[in-house]
Amino acid sequence: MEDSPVLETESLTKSYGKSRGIIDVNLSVSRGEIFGFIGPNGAGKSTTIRTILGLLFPDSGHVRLFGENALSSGDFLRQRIGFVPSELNYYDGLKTGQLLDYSARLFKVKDKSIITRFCERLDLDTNRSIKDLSLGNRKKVAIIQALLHRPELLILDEPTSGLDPLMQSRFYEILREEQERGATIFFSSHTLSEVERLCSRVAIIKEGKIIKNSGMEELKQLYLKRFRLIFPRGTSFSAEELEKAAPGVLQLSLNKRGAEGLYKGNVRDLMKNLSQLPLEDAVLEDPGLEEIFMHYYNGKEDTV
Ligand SMILES: Nc1ncnc2c1ncn2[C@@H]1O[C@H](COP(=O)(O)OP(=O)(O)OP(=O)(O)O)[C@@H](O)[C@H]1O
Repeated sequence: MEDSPVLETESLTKSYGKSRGIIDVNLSVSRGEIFGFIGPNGAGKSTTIRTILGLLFPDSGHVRLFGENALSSGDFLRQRIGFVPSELNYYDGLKTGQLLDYSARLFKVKDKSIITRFCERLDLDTNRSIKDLSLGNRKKVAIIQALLHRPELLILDEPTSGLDPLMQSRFYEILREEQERGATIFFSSHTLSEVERLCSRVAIIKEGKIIKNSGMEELKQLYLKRFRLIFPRGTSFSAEELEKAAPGVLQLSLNKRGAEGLYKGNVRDLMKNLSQLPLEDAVLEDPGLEEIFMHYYNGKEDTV
């Protein structure tokens, strides 16, 4: 079982009465990887996560955690998982330190100095009352709660929303350390730059369905290139001419001295086609995750 994925879903489907939740979601997260789960509001990230954790019961499909059927394995799995929910609801009558102490007891954490260490790193005051905490500070409490028992798997639903840039970067540092200690991390995010920086694999969800599921490098290199063309002085090309000369060009925009856009297809074909044009210069580069994401969202692509 050691080599089986730590987290796996198969055709996971969950609807809310007549409204769509998620449809046929297949995910596979290997031991030790940081896996990013992205999609806009309402795409189905939280529904997927809550179904994986057994907080929602699926209409159909399977969830395996550590190779076990999660839907019937129950509580003992929870000791091995740390979870940060997107919505935070706390009993407001406690102080931060008391709540973290309670969580540590619940998860049978022996060395409670870990609470102080994480609170110092994330700059969280343990004497403040939960009800007085800002959204960002509440998020820190949830992050520390998820980390206290050193879980093998961290499932984080938009963990950085509400954190300021300094705290976000401390949090990324912590995630990398968790990965080094052997933890597997699955997290949803709207912040594409953080997914790009941290994750080795990424899945994109759109309207309840996974539309892309691949390695980050593969996603960035194989399918799309960003290009910039400089025309010689006094020369210009129309969009139609360029599209005809280089089939596969997308999102073309023309400016005074040249053109730019995305290209989908074989890069060698693009270079061959461009070399037929009297260009002054041409630059090809890998697009950022944001562009890839926008391409999949704005375009008609709906396959993995
Ligand atoms: N309790 C609910 N009752 C009815 N519909 C729901 C419920 N929760 C979610 N949905 C619907 O399911 C779909 C997926 O929602 P979900 O919260 O999983 O998306 P999300 O990707 O997490 O969005 P966000 O980024 O805004 O958190 C949406 O169409 C949403 O309206």
